[in-house]
Amino acid sequence: MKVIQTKNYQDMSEKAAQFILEKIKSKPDFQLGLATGGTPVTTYQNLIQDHQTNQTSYQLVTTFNLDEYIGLSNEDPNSYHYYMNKHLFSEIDIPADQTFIPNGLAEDLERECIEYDALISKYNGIDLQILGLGHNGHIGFNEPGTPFDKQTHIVTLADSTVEANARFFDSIEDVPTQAITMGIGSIMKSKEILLLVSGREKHEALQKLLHDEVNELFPASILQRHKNVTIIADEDAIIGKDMMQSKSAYR
Ligand SMILES: O=P(O)(O)OC[C@H]1O[C@](O)(CO)[C@@H](O)[C@@H]1O
Repeated sequence: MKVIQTKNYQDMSEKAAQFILEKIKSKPDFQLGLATGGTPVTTYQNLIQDHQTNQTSYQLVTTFNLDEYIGLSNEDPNSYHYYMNKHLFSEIDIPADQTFIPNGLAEDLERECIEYDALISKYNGIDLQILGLGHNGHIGFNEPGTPFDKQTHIVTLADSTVEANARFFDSIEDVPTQAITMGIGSIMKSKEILLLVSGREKHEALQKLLHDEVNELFPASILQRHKNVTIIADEDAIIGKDMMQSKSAYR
């Protein structure tokens, strides 16, 4: 795994956007895996800024999101459909029918999972998957204990994840307790992975990812076994300095 240390969250976001842009420029029909959460928001802002300044085109790019809550409509401000439209899709020239996110309102959710994996395969897999890191080591919504060979599936969120994500909702009771997520098996099939980590509060998780033995109780540890992972992390996350992180909330 290659680790790139940046000064701060802003710098991490700029470097991440540059990293993604280089890939898209070298392969315009790029299959890009996207993440949500607070971490990639400014990376997406940088992509938008580049699109406005340099007219980088997304006409041939296809995107696949990692996950979606079960039970939220696409118009719900806390759904990941809404998040992606707000933070990226509405501001670049990507055709709507080339952006894929699991449907958390599907009548048959099991079938939705199978079809999501089939769709990714139909597009010959993901060229670059962007990931954030949960405090408990989750990637996507793969909580501790998830078998590494799982493909896209339905999960019940860990209490700690519900608590961590409650900051985006009016109250913790409003946070859905279930989601559809690409599994570790699906994520590991990506040709390349870019993990973004920011803030003192992620220091312990990043240390475990880098140094613990690979184990299902810390899902992100599996990344040690992927052949092409780049981690862009800020100083706070790498060194674990005792200071407040300066990460922007996404709404
Ligand atoms: O970037 P954040 O908000 O710290 O979240 C980390 C991870 O947790 C999730 O938000 C899920 O809880 C992922 O989507 C994200 O990658």
